[in-house]
Amino acid sequence: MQSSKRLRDGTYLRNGPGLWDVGDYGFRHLFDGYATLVRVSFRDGQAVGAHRQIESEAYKAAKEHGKVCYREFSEVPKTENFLSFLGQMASLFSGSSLTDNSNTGVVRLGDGRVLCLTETIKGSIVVNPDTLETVSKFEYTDKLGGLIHSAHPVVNDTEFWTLIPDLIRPGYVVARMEAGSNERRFVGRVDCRGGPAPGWVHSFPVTENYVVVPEMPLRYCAKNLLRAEPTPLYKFEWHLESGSFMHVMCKASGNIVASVEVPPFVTFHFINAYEEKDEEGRVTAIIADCCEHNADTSILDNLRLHNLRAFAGQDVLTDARVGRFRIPLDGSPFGELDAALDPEEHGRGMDMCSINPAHVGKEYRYAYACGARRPCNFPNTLTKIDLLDKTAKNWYEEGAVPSEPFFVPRPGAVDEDDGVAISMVSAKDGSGYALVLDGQTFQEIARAKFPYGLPYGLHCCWVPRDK
Ligand SMILES: CC1=C(/C=C/C(C)=C/C=C/C(C)=C/C=C/C=C(C)/C=C/C=O)C(C)(C)CCC1
Ligand SMILES: [Fe+2]
Repeated sequence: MQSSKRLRDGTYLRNGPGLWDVGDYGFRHLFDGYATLVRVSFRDGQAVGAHRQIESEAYKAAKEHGKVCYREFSEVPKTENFLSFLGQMASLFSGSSLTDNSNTGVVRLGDGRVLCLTETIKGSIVVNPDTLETVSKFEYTDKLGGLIHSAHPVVNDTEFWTLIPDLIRPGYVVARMEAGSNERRFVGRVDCRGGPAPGWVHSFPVTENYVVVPEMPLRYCAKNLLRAEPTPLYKFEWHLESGSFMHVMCKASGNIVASVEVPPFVTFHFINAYEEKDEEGRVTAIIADCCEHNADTSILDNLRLHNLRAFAGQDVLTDARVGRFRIPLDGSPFGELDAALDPEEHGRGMDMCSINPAHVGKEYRYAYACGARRPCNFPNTLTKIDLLDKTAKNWYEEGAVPSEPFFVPRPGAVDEDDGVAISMVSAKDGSGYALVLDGQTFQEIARAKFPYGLPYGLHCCWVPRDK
């Protein structure tokens, strides 16, 4: 590894769908792939890499039987006859046919356990960050139930916040889990204002005192869960007429302190949220930022494998921006949603974001994400967003596909952007490398080549060596 600056010792872990073939059958959507975990461990200026499949029940069954056995994002097991179809329906309601393919996120819990996650609660899987071995299922010991949850809990050294959508009585349960525990505790409930089902909550943000619950018009759809063939919006439906809302819950009391109607939006990833205060220090509003797809669900279609393979180099990636919500706490019925900076700054591509973890829930200035250099059919740049100056710095290499730039602060850092952004890049020739960018200048500090190419991946975490 070539490096001019010493990197902090620790392990960068990345999760994501990495295997899209079962026997001679090929999956259709990026999100269907069986989870592949990648690690790059930095020690004394050297980098060592490895990758391994997560041994979910869904993956093991597919390997053993040579076919899809659980319901994935766009795939359902093929039924041979009417009786097995009835069996499938029954298992759907019990949740036993839902996938545990933990292919979305990876987080380090406050007690040091490393957890891989997806949209299903049963898809919470503990892994060993050194060997990448699948250790066990993460069993929640509480009685909160639910089959699905937000794939992105908000985690820090002391706690874990999660959202559990309620498809029967449309709403969301907000729950909190102490570090070191497996027991989520009920904090409060949000009733949906629109319908017929809750909006998809892939992620949500928190501030120091509040949990922000988004309700977007892209809503879960029980009917689509039952279908054998994928629908245009998979397990979801678009209900523009149902309205879009942002709810704010007090962390301490579980009370709803604001529930406002906002312009329609589509987001999978919230970037951060914080409390806006007046001169007397009173909280006047909540600011919540997200990667917003201009209220257009087409990104889901963009990410079908056929489209990713067919349109390389063509300008078909749909536009996205940093969407900034302002949710007033004075009882006003409406909130605002605007672009936080001119989307041209990042080529109108925006997703897969991270920030300095010390700023989660607090005022912040910088976000790291994937943007676009047009023409492209997939986000192809790494971008550092300055929300104060409303500018972006972009890293680009012709033909390369970088994944989420994960920000790791320098120990003892004072400046918010004092640290590095780590990404794994698939190069034009199919090879792959870990890339380390200076968090301030956004210039390359180091790259470590993998001896083989790696699939695209989604979300990351950092496991410091000293912990
Ligand atoms: C929601 C239900 C299910 C599973 C859903 C899954 C596995 C969703 C995965 C979503 C992901 C990985 C979203 C990532 C978004 C990334 C974007 C927009 C990136 C853009 C480009 O940069 C089932 C378990 C199938 C059934 C119950 C419902
Ligand atoms: Fe995600």
